[in-house]
Amino acid sequence: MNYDEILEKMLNGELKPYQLDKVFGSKIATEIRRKFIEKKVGIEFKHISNYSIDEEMAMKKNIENMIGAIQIPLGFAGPLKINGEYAKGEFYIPLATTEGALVASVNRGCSIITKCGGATVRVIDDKMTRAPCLKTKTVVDALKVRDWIKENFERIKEVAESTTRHGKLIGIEPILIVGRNLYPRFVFKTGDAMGMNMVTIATEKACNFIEDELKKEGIYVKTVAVSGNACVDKKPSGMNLINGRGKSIVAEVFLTEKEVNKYLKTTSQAIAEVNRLKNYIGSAISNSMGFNAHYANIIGAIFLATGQDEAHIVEGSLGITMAEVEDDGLYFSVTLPDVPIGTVGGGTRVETQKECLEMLGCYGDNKALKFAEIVGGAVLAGELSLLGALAAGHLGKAHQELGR
Ligand SMILES: CC(C)(COP(=O)([O-])OP(=O)([O-])OC[C@H]1O[C@@H](n2cnc3c(N)ncnc32)[C@H](O)[C@@H]1OP(=O)([O-])[O-])[C@@H](O)C(=O)NCCC(=O)NCCSC(=O)C[C@@](C)(O)CC(=O)[O-]
Ligand SMILES: NC(=O)C1=CN([C@@H]2O[C@H](COP(=O)(O)OP(=O)(O)OC[C@H]3O[C@@H](n4cnc5c(N)ncnc54)[C@H](OP(=O)(O)O)[C@@H]3O)[C@@H](O)[C@H]2O)C=CC1
Repeated sequence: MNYDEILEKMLNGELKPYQLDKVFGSKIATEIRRKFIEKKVGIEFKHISNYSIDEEMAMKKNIENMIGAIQIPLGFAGPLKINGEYAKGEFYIPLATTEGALVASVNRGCSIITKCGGATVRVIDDKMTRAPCLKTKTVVDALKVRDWIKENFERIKEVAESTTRHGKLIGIEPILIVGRNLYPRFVFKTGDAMGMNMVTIATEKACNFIEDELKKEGIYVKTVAVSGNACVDKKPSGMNLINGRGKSIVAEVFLTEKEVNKYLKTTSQAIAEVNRLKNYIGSAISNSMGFNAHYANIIGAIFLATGQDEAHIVEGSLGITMAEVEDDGLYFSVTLPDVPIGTVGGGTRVETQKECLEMLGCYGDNKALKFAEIVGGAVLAGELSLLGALAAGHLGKAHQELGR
């Protein structure tokens, strides 16, 4: 069969686009699918077809129905000095974005923080969660199941951990009850992986075990869904803001008043006021869960560059910025309770994303906590720069010059 015959079969529905890989291999299958879409929409894809990533590898674990790749401009900010527990020294931060002025802003933050002694960063918590929805017949049964789960934690742990070498079940809490349904939140350590596949597979096995064991005791329990939304994965959530998810990170810096005046062209007082009236009051009156200016900007640009799951940007957007006037200057910090990231697995293995992790010395085993500290430092840099620009009245001007 030549390309035209294959395309003909696809166009008349005899051959499905996702069936091509088994026959032709993913490189050729990708090309044929692209031609199929080109025919369908009447456009030639000169750019989507231009890339270096390996189709075979991508099609195994990262994408289905591949037709090519998109390109996002990649810039860098830095050096950024980080005084972390795991990240120590100066780092160049890869940022993938199409928003003019963003890289300049993070770069300015990095430059200021580095001149002022560096960012102190700590990972204050580290876990990944999955909360299924379990249905019983009555609230009385739901309470029995809750007690059973608590009493049999060690047995459930053994079953869950049988599916993974790195995943460790460290708790099941809270166990929420609504009517006759339970939402036990399974909490795992996931090593250097972000962990969502890992914890989903482990939780599914644990749920089957709970169902089977309770059946022996005459109690009906059914897993309605392995994700019951109390995890909370890929949605903005008060639960995650309070209890944390992924890496919970704090980054802070002290600036003297002279440094604030010189580098940010404003005062500590003005930055603290913007932070209070914008990030706290403005967020409160709009019922926002992001008591910050733009964590999502920096999280998004780093996530895209380094192969994190882009849907988790919504979680990384949560958090609280502090700006407090000190005797001689400014205490400035960012607290990010919910940053799901990994340095193995998921999109980290895609060639361009892997290179960006390597730029940070963060690809592979034993690197996730170091990477988390660098992410925290970069968010601190972006947030400091934007609040400074707002306090100085420079935001419109910056975007006029760099973004239009
Ligand atoms: C634009 C600046 C940085 C100018 O800031 P400046 O202080 O006038 O610039 P400067 O020429 O004096 O240079 C200062 C530093 O900025 C950096 N810098 C300066 N220019 C460049 C450039 N072209 N490329 C790379 N880096 C640049 C560079 O680091 C330089 O220091 P050095 O390294 O030379 O010692 C500043 O005005 C700024 O940061 N503005 C804020 C822009 C910003 O943060 N935008 C974020 C997106 S806004 C948004 O999406 C969210 C929003 C706002 O809606 C959220 C909300 O509701 O708040
Ligand atoms: N399934 C779901 O519901 C969801 C899936 N996702 C997707 O899940 C993917 C991420 O899942 P995730 O589980 O992180 O990744 P992967 O599914 O890619 O699994 C990570 C793998 O790395 C192995 N591994 C090797 N070295 C290490 C190490 N040092 N630390 C931890 N694991 C190691 C693990 O083995 P072992 O398990 O044996 O330890 C595991 O097989 C992303 O593609 C994301 O988009 C996102 C949200 C929900």
